[in-house]
Amino acid sequence: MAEFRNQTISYLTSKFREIGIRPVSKHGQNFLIDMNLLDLLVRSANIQKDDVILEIGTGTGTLSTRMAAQAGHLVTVEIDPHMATFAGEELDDFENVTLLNYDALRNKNNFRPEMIETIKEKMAEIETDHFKLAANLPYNVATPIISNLLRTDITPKSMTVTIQKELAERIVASPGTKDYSALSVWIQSQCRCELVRIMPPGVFWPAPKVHSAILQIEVEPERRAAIPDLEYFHEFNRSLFFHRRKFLRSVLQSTYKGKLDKAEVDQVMEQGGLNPSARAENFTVDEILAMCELFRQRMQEKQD
Ligand SMILES: C[S@@+](CC[C@H](N)C(=O)[O-])C[C@H]1O[C@@H](n2cnc3c(N)ncnc32)[C@H](O)[C@@H]1O
Repeated sequence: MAEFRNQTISYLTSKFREIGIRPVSKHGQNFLIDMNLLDLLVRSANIQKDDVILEIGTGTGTLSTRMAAQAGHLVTVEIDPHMATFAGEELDDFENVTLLNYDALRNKNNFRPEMIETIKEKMAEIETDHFKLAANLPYNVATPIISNLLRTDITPKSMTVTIQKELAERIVASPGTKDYSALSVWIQSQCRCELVRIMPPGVFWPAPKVHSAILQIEVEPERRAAIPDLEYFHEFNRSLFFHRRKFLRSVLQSTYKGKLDKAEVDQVMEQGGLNPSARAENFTVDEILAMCELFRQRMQEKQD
């Protein structure tokens, strides 16, 4: 097996001192210093030679080198120019790495288009349709990254990520629990999720205030394909949980305000056998998918 540089506190502090920089907390710069956990993340991602891997948050490049050694191609994105220079030196010897130095997100709802284009180009170059996200994500943008990747036209096979424990728990939450949210439903409607490992703050430098987790998200293509209109479902689901304590009838009335009158909303609810005084958080993922489909079809009938 190839020898890789270990990322220890003394290595990081001396390197940062040499360059004259400090970890920037607004960019979520907490570096994984437990190499066993870094290897667990790589193993969980099950990286193959026909995979294009997207890493958001190159940092020092420690995780990147390990992934590049196994991948067909690694596209790694880093917002901080100091970090990109640092990582660039580490990754210089790899011909299958594209290091991009910019913000991976154009805004909260969209990725930077050039990044998506680069991934598509690399997939075409190595003639594969296998694309995976594997990263120790910057915590402040982990939700839009995971959620939006399921809204692009390059569906990932899987997403293997280190994120805040709280976020991981929200993603895997079951109906009726306080963590069950639009995000849980959106991800679970098309993916199988597994909490691989909970990690204490001390496995990072500098240590964050919270616990973290490695989450493995496997996209299930048949389930994804069974959703007739992903964007419609995304918006419906978000609107359903927007006032999560409100009764379903009132939530649906405000969702369809100006599009369906109250009697029409009641009709669709009756058709689906939906209890008007239930709350979004009581419905399973499949029930929410079915509910969305009833309303989508009703809207389509109205437009025809
Ligand atoms: C948690 S660190 C991970 C570093 C490294 N991969 C590791 O495992 O130790 C997150 C990295 O993401 C970078 N970053 C933060 N926001 C970003 C964004 N919007 N786009 C790209 N990189 C970002 C930070 O500068 C930081 O280097």
